[in-house]
Amino acid sequence: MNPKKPVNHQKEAVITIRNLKISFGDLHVLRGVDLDLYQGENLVVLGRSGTGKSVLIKIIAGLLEPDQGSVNVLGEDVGKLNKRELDALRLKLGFSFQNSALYDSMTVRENLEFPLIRNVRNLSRADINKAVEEALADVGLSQTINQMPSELSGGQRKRIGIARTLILKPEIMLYDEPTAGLDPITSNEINHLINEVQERHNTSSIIITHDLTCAKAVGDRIAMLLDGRFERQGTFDEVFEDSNDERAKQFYEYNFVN
Ligand SMILES: Nc1ncnc2c1ncn2[C@@H]1O[C@H](COP(=O)(O)OP(=O)(O)OP(=O)(O)O)[C@@H](O)[C@H]1O
Repeated sequence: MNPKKPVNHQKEAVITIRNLKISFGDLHVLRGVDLDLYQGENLVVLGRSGTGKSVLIKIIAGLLEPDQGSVNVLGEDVGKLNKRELDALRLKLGFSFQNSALYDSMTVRENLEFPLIRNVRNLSRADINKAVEEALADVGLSQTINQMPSELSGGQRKRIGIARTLILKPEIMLYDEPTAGLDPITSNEINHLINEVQERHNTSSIIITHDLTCAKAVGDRIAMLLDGRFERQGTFDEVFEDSNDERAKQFYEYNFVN
């Protein structure tokens, strides 16, 4: 599979992180993270288990307070926002988390309506129906509207989960392990969907993954978390194929990439 062409980084940053540090007791997880996410790009964050990828996402979303450093998201200094301002900012972030499971007792339609009804006031029934139909069409699953989650495949459930996130029209998408637990063909479909979302909605995305095939397929840029910092950043080829860094090489050799 060919890596994506790099996007033009002259664009503005939608997330800017500087010198971010967080420890839990003696465990120094993030030790001075600097990272930019540019408008319209897919940025893949790679790192071994326990390196702090989820912690980083939680700090970006204002769910966890860092010990030091600054996080600016869509022009807002996350550390300075009050609860109401944070809630408003979070509505512009779309979370596609591993554990953001669908509600089993609700149909696909009801699952998609749920975030809309909870977060957007004064929507008519016609507005809601239109938004649900558009979001389902976006992920290619219009025909599942009246089905229950238990009737869907793992890949379809993942797509519906992404549709449920897209329905609020986020400016930034945060995908946590989007291909975890999926077979290679279904993983490939999810990779395509991530790229389609980027193209169609012009979203900027952070994709956390261990799957190098996914990283290569969706990443305009790769940032590798090593020892609490992003020491290696660049295109897939820059990070891996031209690299003499033993730690990056080790990561590469234990992953299957096609
Ligand atoms: N609230 C917390 N209190 C104490 N320790 C924590 C807390 N949150 C995370 N940690 C620790 O910080 C480290 C990084 O956790 P994190 O979940 O970010 O890893 P990760 O890189 O996302 O790993 P994985 O790829 O396995 O999901 C882990 O050692 C974890 O136990």
